[in-house]
Order: sequence, then structure tokens, then C-alpha cells
Amino acid sequence: MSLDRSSALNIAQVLTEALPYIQRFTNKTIVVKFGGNAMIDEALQNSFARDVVLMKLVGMNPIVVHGGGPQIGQLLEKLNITSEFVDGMRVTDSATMDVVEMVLGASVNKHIVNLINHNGGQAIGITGKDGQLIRAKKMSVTRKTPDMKATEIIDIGHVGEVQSINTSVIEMLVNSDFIPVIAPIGVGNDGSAYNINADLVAGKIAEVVKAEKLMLLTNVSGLQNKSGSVLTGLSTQQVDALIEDGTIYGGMLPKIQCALDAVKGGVNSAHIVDGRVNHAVLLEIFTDAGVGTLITNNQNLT
Ligand SMILES: Nc1ncnc2c1ncn2[C@@H]1O[C@H](COP(=O)(O)OP(=O)(O)O)[C@@H](O)[C@H]1O
Ligand SMILES: CC(=O)N[C@@H](CCC(=O)OP(=O)(O)O)C(=O)O
Repeated sequence: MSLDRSSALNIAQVLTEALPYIQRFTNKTIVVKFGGNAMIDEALQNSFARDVVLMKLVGMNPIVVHGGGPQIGQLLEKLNITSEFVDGMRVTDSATMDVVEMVLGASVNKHIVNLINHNGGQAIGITGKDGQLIRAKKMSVTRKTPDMKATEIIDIGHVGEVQSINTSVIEMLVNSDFIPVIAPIGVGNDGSAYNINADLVAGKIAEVVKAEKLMLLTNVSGLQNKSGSVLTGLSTQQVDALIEDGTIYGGMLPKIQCALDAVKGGVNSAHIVDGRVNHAVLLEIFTDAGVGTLITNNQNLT
């Protein structure tokens, strides 16, 4: 590719502008959650993969955690298995769990690994079962009875919450210069598989590896208020109020919760970013242009 002088100068300028960011994040771990909804467009998948490869090449340590909710939904539909969600969690019976393992652990995971490798990176795909990376236990969900007088427990099947993360598996990969690509399947004490919301896995991993940043890529421009404006810099109390009045619901519930937990657990900042934007990851890391919702530990999170 031959460039004229002015285009070449532009590129040189962009690279020098990125220099302070590269210096700041060298050797830092950045956990990127690639949501199933942001994953639908092929061009966006490629731009995501290139961003991750570039991060690694300039000395950062990206760790990818992926979702795949819409992809699980498509296969369930083909198999005529109905699916429902409670508070953003898919009710998971045994047949659904088999589909979750097939989609997340096999097709989606290997697709992302292949994209990163094809773009010049070295990715290795694993689930939480590999090396017992994600130890999980059954998630218990409660809700108020219709008369609002008592609380009842709802059984949502093989849905898990993270109990512990075996960081040595991640360290081994990162220290050998591989990019870990992690599917959110956990393993219980008895060896059974658990379906875990990918945001919750990304948040927990960011916390235990002491990541500098947690980036959650999704299919909206960030956390929005009822009129659609993006909200940023919120306190825990403000978030609680938004959940209470129904502004935050469904898939945004685990996202915002894990962002708050990660930051309280020591991650410097958590970002809910619009994954429909080309090179969303690079824009967030290499520029000051605030994309999406930012949650930091300067917000007095209690
Ligand atoms: N306050 C809110 N702001 C933005 N999105 C919200 C909000 N409350 C609920 N949502 C829903 O959360 C969805 C994102 O969660 P989800 O579909 O699980 O995404 P992903 O697959 O990226 O994890 C949005 O598409 C939107 O429908
Ligand atoms: C318990 C639970 O809901 N698990 C999710 C796991 C995938 C996921 O989280 O995918 P996204 O990030 O694309 O939403 C599910 O079954 O859809």
C-alpha cells in the first residue's frame, strides 16, 4: 500500500497521539467482554479482533470474555426449546444447558479464537471447566410474592454464580503471550456445568486479576435514562434508584451490577461501551472521547 505524504503524516500524528495511552496501559490487564448482541455483525467482529491484537502487540494484556445469548436463542429456537429470562438470567434446564455448552463452549468460542488468530494474534479458547478456571455454585433468585408480603425463591435451573476463579490458568496463558478467550461456563463441586451470565464472569475475572479496566461491549450506547440519554458517573445509590423505578432492567441488570462490583473490588474503571461502533475498544483505550457509561472508584461507591 503506497500512501501520499499527507496521509502518511496523518498516520504518524495518530500514532504519536496514542503514545501516552500506550505508555499508560503497557503491562496492564484489560478485560473485554464481547456481548452476543455486539457480535452479530461480521465486520464488527473483525474490527473487534484487530483491536484486541493491537492491544497485545503494544504491550497490554487483553483477556476476552464472551457472551452469546442471541446465538443460544437461535439454536434453542431451531430445536423448538422455549426459553425465558428472570432478571436477565436465562432459565436453564438440562436440555438448555447442553445447548449453552455447545454454543458458548464450542461454536462462539472457537469463532472468536479463529478471528483473533486470523488477524495475527495468538488466542486460546477455554471454558470455565478447563483447569477448573471458573468454580461455580447454583444461583438462587428471590422475588416478592404477588401480595408483596413475603419473598419466594425461584428455581432457574443450572444457572450459576462465580464462586472462585483459578487465576493460575489465566496467568499461564498471559505469561506465554497468549490472549485468553473465555466462555462463561462454570463447574460445580460435583463436576456439573453451570450457565453463567458473561458479564458476571468478566467482572469477577477483572477483579481477581486486578485489571486496570473492565470493558463491557454491548448493543446500546451505554446505560440510558428513560429518554435515551447516556448516563455516566453514577453512584451506587443512583443505580439502585434506577433499578427500583424500572429504568434498568433485563440484560442491563447484571452488566451494571458487575461493573459496580468490579470497581468496588479494585478495578480502576468499568465501561459499558457501544459495541456496534467500529473499533469501539480502541476508541475507548486510545482516545479521551468518552464512549458509553463510565464507572470509577472516584464515585464513592458504598
Ligand atoms: N437503562 C438501560 N439502558 C440501556 N439498556 C438497557 C437499560 N435497561 C435495560 N436495557 C437492555 O439491556 C440490553 C443489554 O443487555 P443484553 O441484551 O444482555 O446485552 P449483551 O448481549 O451485550 O450482554 C439492551 O439492549 C437493553 O434492551
Ligand atoms: C445465565 C445466563 O443468562 N447466561 C447467558 C450466557 C450468555 C451471555 O451472557 O450472553 P450475552 O452476554 O450475549 O448476553 C445466556 O444463557 O444467555
